[in-house]
Amino acid sequence: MSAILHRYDNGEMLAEALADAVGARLGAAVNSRGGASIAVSGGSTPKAFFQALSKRKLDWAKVSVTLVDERFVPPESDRSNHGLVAANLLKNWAVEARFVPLYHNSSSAEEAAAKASAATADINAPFDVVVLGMGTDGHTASFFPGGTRLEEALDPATPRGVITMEADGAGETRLTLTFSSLQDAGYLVLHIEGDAKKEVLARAEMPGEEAEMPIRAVLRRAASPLQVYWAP
Ligand SMILES: O=C1O[C@H](COP(=O)(O)O)[C@@H](O)[C@H](O)[C@H]1O
Repeated sequence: MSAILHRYDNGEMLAEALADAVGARLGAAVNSRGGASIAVSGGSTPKAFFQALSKRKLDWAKVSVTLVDERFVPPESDRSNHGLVAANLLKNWAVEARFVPLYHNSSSAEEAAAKASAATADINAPFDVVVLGMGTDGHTASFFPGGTRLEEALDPATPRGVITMEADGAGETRLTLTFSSLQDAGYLVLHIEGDAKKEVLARAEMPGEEAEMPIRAVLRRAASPLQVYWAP
């Protein structure tokens, strides 16, 4: 079990601090390797962080940005993580970044996942930065309790790439990077806000099945300690 807690007085302070940490990681990767990569989450939590990160001055043209997970909906949908990232991150200095979407206009989510796997395989592995979110049901990425392909998604033997997921709490069919794609990130972050999610995390840190609270897979089996950014 491995997590490092970074706590802030409010979401705005958290967003700025996380943008500093992530911007520094991406800048260092650009300087040392000539390129950098980040996979980000959607949902309601990361908006302020995205806006802060977009203002960090670095050579964004050399940065690949993708999503940890996505709904099988087009970017115009207000449920689209692509849409959220386009509106809040891919602007200011970050407008130059190369965005690799998971959603593809395909006849099935399976076909879109295959296309997304091929597209994300173009990004150098491992990711320099992964920013995860978490739901109050203990899901992270689209690793939902009761998800149709949860076991496969969490299996370390499942290759890097994108698979589909359906679950009661998920709404639309999901597209999600697999655990093996995420667990070895150079900087692996969990961004959560509010007391309810802090309590969920405390429960996840207790003994229990990964399938009940899939965030446990990351807490227990990621290659590096999970950097938990939290504010009330
Ligand atoms: O379904 C999702 O939810 C989680 C958490 O979202 P939030 O609205 O509670 O911040 C998110 O990490 C994930 O990317 C998203 O698809």
